Amino acid sequence: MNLPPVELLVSVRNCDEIAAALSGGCDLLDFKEPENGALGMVSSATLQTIEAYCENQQIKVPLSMALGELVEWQERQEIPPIPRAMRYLKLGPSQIQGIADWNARWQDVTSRIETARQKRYEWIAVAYADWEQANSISPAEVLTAAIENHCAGLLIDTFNKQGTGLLDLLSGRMLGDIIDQAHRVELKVALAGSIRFSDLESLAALQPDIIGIRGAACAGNRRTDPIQESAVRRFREQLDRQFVCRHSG
Ligand SMILES: O=C[C@H](O)COP(=O)(O)O
Repeated sequence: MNLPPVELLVSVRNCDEIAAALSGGCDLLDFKEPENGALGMVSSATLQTIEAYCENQQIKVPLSMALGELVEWQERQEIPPIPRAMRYLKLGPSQIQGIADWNARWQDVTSRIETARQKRYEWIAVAYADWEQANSISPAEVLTAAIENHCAGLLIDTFNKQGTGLLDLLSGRMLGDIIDQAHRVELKVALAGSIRFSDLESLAALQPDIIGIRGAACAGNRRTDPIQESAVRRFREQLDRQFVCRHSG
C-alpha cells in the first residue's frame, strides 16, 4: 500500500534549538514555550528573533506556533508579532467545558489575529487526550468543530505534561476511529503527548499524518531541557523504521 510518509514535528522554544531539530531530521518546526503549558506561546521578543532567523537562514520547512489557551485570549488585547513565515496556528481548548459559546469565541480570536496580521492562516484544532482533567471537550467534539471551521488539521496532544502519555489516556481503537473520521474529510491528524520509541509500533498502525514531540527530543526526555540533535535523529530513525514496517506489512 502506498501511503505518504509520516512527518515528524518537533516543538522548539527558540532559535538555538532550530538547527538541532532540523539536523536531526524534523519535517515541521513548531514554536512553543514548554514552561508556559502544553500550548505555551513563546515571548514576543523570541518571536521577533525567530522571524529574523528563519529569513536569514532561509528555513524552508513548514512552521507552526502555539498561541496558548483559547480562554487566555479573553483578556489579551495585544496580538503577538507572529513571524511572516508562520503557516499553522493553534489554540488550546482547556477550561472551555461549560462555555456554551466557546466555538464563537474561537472564531472571534482567529479572525482578530488574521485581521491584525493581514494574513489567512491554516488553523489546527487541538484536542486534549486528558480532556476531562483539562476541563475541556472530547476529541470527538473538537473534530466536529474542526470540520465546521475548515481547519487544516487536528492535533491530539496531552494537557498535563507530567509523564502520562497519549496512549495511557486514549485507546488505539478510539484514536483510530478519530483518525479515520478525520481522513474521510481530508483533515490531517497529528498525534503528540509524551510519545516515546515504544509507542511508535502501536501508533504506526493508526496511520496518523504527523507525530509531534518535545520531551523525546530532549536529553533524558525532560521537555524543558534543550533539544538534542542526536535524540531527534534517533527518534526519526525509529519512526521511519516502524512506519515503513507497518505500511509494507
Ligand atoms: O506538539 C508537540 C508537543 O510539544 C509534544 O510535547 P511532548 O512530547 O513533550 O508531550
